[in-house]
Amino acid sequence: MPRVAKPKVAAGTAPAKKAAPAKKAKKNMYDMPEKVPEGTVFTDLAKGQWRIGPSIGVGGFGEIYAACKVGEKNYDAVVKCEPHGNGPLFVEMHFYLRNAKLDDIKQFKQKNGLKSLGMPYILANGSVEVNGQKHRFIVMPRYGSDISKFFVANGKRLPEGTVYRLAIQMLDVYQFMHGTGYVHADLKAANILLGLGKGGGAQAYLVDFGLASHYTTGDFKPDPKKMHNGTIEYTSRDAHLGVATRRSDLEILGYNLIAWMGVELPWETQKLLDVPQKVQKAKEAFMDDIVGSLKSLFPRGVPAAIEEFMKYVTKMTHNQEPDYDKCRLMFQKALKQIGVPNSGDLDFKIKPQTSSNNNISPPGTSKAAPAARRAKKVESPVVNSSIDEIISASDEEEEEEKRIKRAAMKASPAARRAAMKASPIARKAVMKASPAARKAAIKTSPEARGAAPAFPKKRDAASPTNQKRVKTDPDLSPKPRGTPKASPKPQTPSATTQPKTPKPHTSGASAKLNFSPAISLRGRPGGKTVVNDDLTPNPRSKKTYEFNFELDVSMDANVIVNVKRKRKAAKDQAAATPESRTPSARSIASSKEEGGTPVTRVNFRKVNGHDDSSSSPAKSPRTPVVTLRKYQR
Ligand SMILES: Nc1ncnc2c1ncn2[C@@H]1O[C@H](COP(=O)(O)OP(=O)(O)OP(=O)(O)O)[C@@H](O)[C@H]1O
Repeated sequence: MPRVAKPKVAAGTAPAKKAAPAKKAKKNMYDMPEKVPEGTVFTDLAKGQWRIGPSIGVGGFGEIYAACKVGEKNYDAVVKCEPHGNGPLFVEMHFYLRNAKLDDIKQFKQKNGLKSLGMPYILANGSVEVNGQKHRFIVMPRYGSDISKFFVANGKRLPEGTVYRLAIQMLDVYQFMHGTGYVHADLKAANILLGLGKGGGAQAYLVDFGLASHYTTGDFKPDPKKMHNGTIEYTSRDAHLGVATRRSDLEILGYNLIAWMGVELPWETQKLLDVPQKVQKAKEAFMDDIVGSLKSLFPRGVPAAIEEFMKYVTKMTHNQEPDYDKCRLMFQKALKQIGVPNSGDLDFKIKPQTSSNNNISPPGTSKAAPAARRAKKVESPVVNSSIDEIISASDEEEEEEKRIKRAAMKASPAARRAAMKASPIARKAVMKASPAARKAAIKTSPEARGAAPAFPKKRDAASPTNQKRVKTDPDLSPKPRGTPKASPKPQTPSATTQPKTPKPHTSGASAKLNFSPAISLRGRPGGKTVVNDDLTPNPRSKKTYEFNFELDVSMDANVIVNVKRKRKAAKDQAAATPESRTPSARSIASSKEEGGTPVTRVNFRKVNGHDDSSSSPAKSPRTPVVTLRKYQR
């Protein structure tokens, strides 16, 4: 659980005095624990002895150590140790002692037919003096990696199937925990650890019970002392009001699921995290129009299970017991639909083309993304590509580049710059970069942005482990939501949920977005997949059109993208007019030139080789990993 640590005394200035009692933790301030040297032996209350091993985790609290029972060889336990004055470890310890007994966990598993349950338990606890400061420690089983590491390594997303499996597993833990009268209140990737050992990779464990508290079954009474508790990104609307409820846990899970699917939550996009009240308001608006909000976040199609789950959460009353079976079923259904078994090791590798890595609904489950579904039909099932594959431009691309350059030379300097910026070569340079550099370039360079689709920007690089728990001055808090409603509020359009459409790079010309009615993707012999964009059939004159589409390329596939116009004798008005400076405007212009026939072609070719001869068609099989979707506002 993230907390605010008291500043440590600078090394060398005032060494920790022997026998000085740990200072009482002030509100929101916790003492950092003293470093425990490897080999130290802690004796617990039952006189069990634990040898401290290497540090295995650093959190807001300090460090967590591998530990081994004295006399044994395996470091298969961990010791979490904090100054006595720190409240959260006290809370966590008592929660474990009262509510997470191994027998209870076993019984729950039996009753519910579960092979495993991601509920940790306590092995031992005690007090110890470290550098003269009294510390409390708990000993727990040792688990594996926390899933935030995979989330970050994957560019802030997890495979769709894994998101659903985690949802099911966390609902199991919630059901157990809620059965004891407590809520967790701080679920997030950094607090979910994989199991260790044989079969461990199939089960995720929810840790960090430092914010566990009794949930309310009575009236809804906001508590200024507890307002905004949790991790600000994910904490629930009830938690913003200081009320512990079971629906709150579900809401927190929901925000995490959304984030794990690879999209940024609106309050992150809008950089509101420093002001809990603003986050709270944004969440209220988000949940008040959950369907619209999710549509904005997943322009290519809202994953049906996420929508169903979030809708369910919005309809719950504050003291309602969640229908865990119903919720699990939502995700079990979704798993079936995407053909991911709910067994075996949890998979954290983002694969080429499943709906998972494209944030679209599983086929047949969403009203949205018909183009994506069509696209999926022509994909071949297996793609074996490497992240290191090299991207290069084809001849046509270079030719178009030259032509655009020529046209641009006739235009104004501003138009010239814009045309050059939007040129395929500029884009190619971006594509040639490493995936990370590519992302950075797309984030930062206007030309890349011009070529990029208009959808909410990716998350920034803040590590989930930096996510802070926030407490604020209660006086600033907005009014309580009052007794929760059974039906959603009237929908209020919220600025917080609307993705911003970047303006085209035209000077003074206001672009009107006009989405093509249909985009089809079909395979073609010769190793190419051609996407025909049936662009606005009858373009209106004197209007600027922009067509946005999103090209989804999985992490380990590289492709050539050609936006191609048919050759023609007519002059290149398109590139020479201010309205034609964006790639999309060029595409539209090409439509106009063909008298309304949909002629813009986008060719994708996957580059297979590890050499640079990627423009060879022989090395360009079809590109099943590439999907083209219409961007929807
Ligand atoms: N039982 C465990 N086995 C292995 N690693 C663990 C275990 N418990 C915790 N960790 C590691 O330590 C990190 C911090 O643990 P935890 O969240 O319980 O402590 P915290 O003091 O609340 O930390 P933070 O303030 O960062 O949330 C986890 O993200 C994980 O990497």
